[in-house]
Amino acid sequence: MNLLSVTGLKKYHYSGILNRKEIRAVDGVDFEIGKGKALGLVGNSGCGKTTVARTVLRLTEPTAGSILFEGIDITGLRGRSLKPLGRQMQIIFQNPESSLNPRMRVYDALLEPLRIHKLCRSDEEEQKVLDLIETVNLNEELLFRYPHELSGGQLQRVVIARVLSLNPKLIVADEVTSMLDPLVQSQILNLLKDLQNRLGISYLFISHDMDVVEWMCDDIAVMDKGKIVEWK
Ligand SMILES: Nc1ncnc2c1ncn2[C@@H]1O[C@H](COP(=O)(O)OP(=O)(O)OP(=O)(O)O)[C@@H](O)[C@H]1O
Repeated sequence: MNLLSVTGLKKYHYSGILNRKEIRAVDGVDFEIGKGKALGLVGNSGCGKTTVARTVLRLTEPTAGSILFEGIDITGLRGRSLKPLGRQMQIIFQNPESSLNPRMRVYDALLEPLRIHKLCRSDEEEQKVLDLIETVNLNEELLFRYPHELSGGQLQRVVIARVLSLNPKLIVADEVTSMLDPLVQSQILNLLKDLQNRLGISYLFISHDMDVVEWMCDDIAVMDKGKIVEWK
């Protein structure tokens, strides 16, 4: 069974009051992601990549189509019934700073999801935070720094560690390396690949950069004007 199966996915937006204009951000998209596999989504700006991601994560309502996660139809889930799913599907964005509270030290940023989701006993918290920071290959002395005291690559690793604390099955990576310089970019990609191999995490990997997607992904879907126009 696939981890994620998306069929006939559409997301239309409407603008204007008198002349109601229809924007077909996603216009009939089908794809599957197997367990531990990475699907790349590429295409020009505005072709609908982020809308696919947001719809799959149920951050926005699809206009039509179905989304199956581990064989369960999640298209119609609302409110509280989406909660357990929220942990299993996580998203990482281009700008790691936007995902971190500037007034929270790294240690507390890693502790927060563990506490919110009651993922470990209080006497296990410290060890769990140390394990997380080690998993993303960061030195534990960074735990007591604030986000503005870290580099872009270090910040992205902290965001990845925070996401990993929830044991996700699927990570949506939206342009995660596009703000980093090439060396740091390859280090982050290596880390994500390593997590895929070690933990069996699946990725929906969105990028403008074909080289990155080719290196990272098992399958690549090319989007144009809301549709998948080519598979690689
Ligand atoms: N909330 C919205 N209301 C109206 N139109 C929207 C909305 N969100 C996205 N769109 C439009 O839908 C289309 C697809 O946008 P989307 O952000 O998914 O593209 P993208 O491929 O991710 O682009 P980029 O690579 O620039 O991030 C664009 O034309 C965009 O303007």
